Amino acid sequence: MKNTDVLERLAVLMKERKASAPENSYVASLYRKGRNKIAQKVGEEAVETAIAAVDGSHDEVIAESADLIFHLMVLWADMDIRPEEVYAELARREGISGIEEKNSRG
Ligand SMILES: N=c1c2ncn([C@@H]3O[C@H](COP(=O)(O)OP(=O)(O)OP(=O)(O)O)[C@@H](O)[C@H]3O)c2ncn1[C@@H]1O[C@H](COP(=O)(O)O)[C@@H](O)[C@H]1O
Repeated sequence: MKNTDVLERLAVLMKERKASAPENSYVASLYRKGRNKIAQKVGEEAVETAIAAVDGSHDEVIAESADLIFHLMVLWADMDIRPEEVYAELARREGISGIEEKNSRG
């Protein structure tokens, strides 16, 4: 099993947490608090990742990055955005990357 499969498993779990909201679930508690709270957590974790990159260690950046990706995935699920939609946008950009740079060179 690849470690990246964890993203697929998390996406499935986040949908399940929307369908049934167990009292002791952190993900369900975020849905209950609402979109603004989830967005706030994404912002906080992004800032913590940036701070770790400047002041922290390799391991701290890894830990903060995991928090950031996790909370971003909660936000996607809350907005009914499928991870595949984000991956498709990244794939689309593979075809256009470098265009601006080439244009600026004339
Ligand atoms: N990957 C994670 C994960 N990463 C971080 N966290 C939680 O994110 C929270 C972030 O902590 P903070 O200190 O930033 O926030 P806080 O103090 O809890 O609350 P705030 O007041 O800041 O909102 C912690 O409670 C962590 O436990 C996670 N909680 C769950 N998961 C995954 O989600 C799955 C489902 O979790 P439940 O929904 O809880 O069953 C788990 O099995 C894990 O795989």
